[in-house]
Amino acid sequence: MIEFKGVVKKYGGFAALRGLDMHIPRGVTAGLVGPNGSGKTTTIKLAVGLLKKSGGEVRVLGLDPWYDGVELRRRVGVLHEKPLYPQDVTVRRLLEHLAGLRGLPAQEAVRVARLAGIEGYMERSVSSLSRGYLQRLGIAIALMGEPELLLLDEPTANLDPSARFEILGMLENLKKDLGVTMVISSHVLPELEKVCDYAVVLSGGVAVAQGSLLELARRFMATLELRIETRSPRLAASRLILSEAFLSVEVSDGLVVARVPGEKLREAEAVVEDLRRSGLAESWSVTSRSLGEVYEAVSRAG
Ligand SMILES: Nc1ncnc2c1ncn2[C@@H]1O[C@H](COP(=O)(O)OP(=O)(O)OP(=O)(O)O)[C@@H](O)[C@H]1O
Repeated sequence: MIEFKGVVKKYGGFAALRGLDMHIPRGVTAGLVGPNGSGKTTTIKLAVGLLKKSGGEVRVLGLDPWYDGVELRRRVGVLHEKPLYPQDVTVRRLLEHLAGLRGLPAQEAVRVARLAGIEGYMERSVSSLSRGYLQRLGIAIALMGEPELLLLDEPTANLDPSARFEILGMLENLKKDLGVTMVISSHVLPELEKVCDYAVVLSGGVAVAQGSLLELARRFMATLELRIETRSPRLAASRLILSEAFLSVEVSDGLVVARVPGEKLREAEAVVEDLRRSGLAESWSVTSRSLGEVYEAVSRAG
C-alpha cells in the first residue's frame, strides 16, 4: 500500500529523510513511531504529495503522490498534525461543504460524523469544540469518500488522557468496522499498542525496524505472550511452570497466559505443543501487544 525506496527529503541543506525504505502492506494498522524530529510528519506529507521528495522512490496505492496527487487524495484520508479549520461555522456546515467540494452528497457529512462520534455536535460551531472533538472532526473529514488508506499524524497529540483513550477506542472501532489500512504516527508509544499490529520505527530520517509486531518482537527478542485455550487451565499452567522457557504463567479468564522472551519462543512452543498433543491444551496463539517493548528493544539494538 505504501512503498518508500531510498527516499531522501532535504529542507535546504538539511536532510530530514536520509534514504528511507518503508513498506506498509494493505490491511494493517501501522504505527509510525519515533522521537520528535525523526521524520514522521515529513513521511506523511510525502505520502500524500504535499512535499516533493529530493531523491528515491515513493509509491502509494501504486501511484506517485507528487504527480498523481489529485487521484491519490481522493483515495487517501489524512489527518494533519496541526489542522486549521474555519471557526465560525457549524460542524454540519463544514462537513457538508467539504462533501460538496468532493462531489459527495450531504448525507456523507452525517455518515462520517457518526463514524467519528461527533453526530451529536453537528449544530455546534467549530470554535466551541474541545481539542478531542476537533481531532474527531479531523478524522471525520479524513473518512470522507471512503478512503482505502488513512494517514493520521499524531491524532492524540496534546489531548488529556481521557480524550486520548476515547480517540484510540474510536480508531480501534474504525479498524474493526471499516477494515481500512491505517498509518498512525506518534511519539507516545504504549498507547498505540491497543490499535496497531504493524510498526515502522523511524530514527534520524531512516527506518531502523519495521514489520508486524510479532515479527519485530521475535527479531528484537522482546517479550511475547502465548495464550493457551484449555479445559483445565490450572493443570496446564502447573505443567508450564516446570519449563524454564517461561517468564510468567497466569490463568486469566479461563485461558493460560504465558510470557516468553523472544529468544525462547521455539522452546516454549515445543512445550505447549506437547501439552496439546497430550490433550491438555486445545489451541494456542502467540501475540505481542507491546509496541512500547518492541520500540525499546529496537532502540537498544540500534
Ligand atoms: N519546513 C522545514 N524546514 C526545515 N526543517 C524542517 C522543516 N520541517 C521539518 N524540518 C526538520 O526535519 C526534521 C524532521 O521533521 P518532522 O516534522 O518530519 O519530524 P517528526 O518526527 O514528525 O517530529 P514531531 O514528532 O516533532 O512532529 C526535524 O529535524 C525538523 O526540524
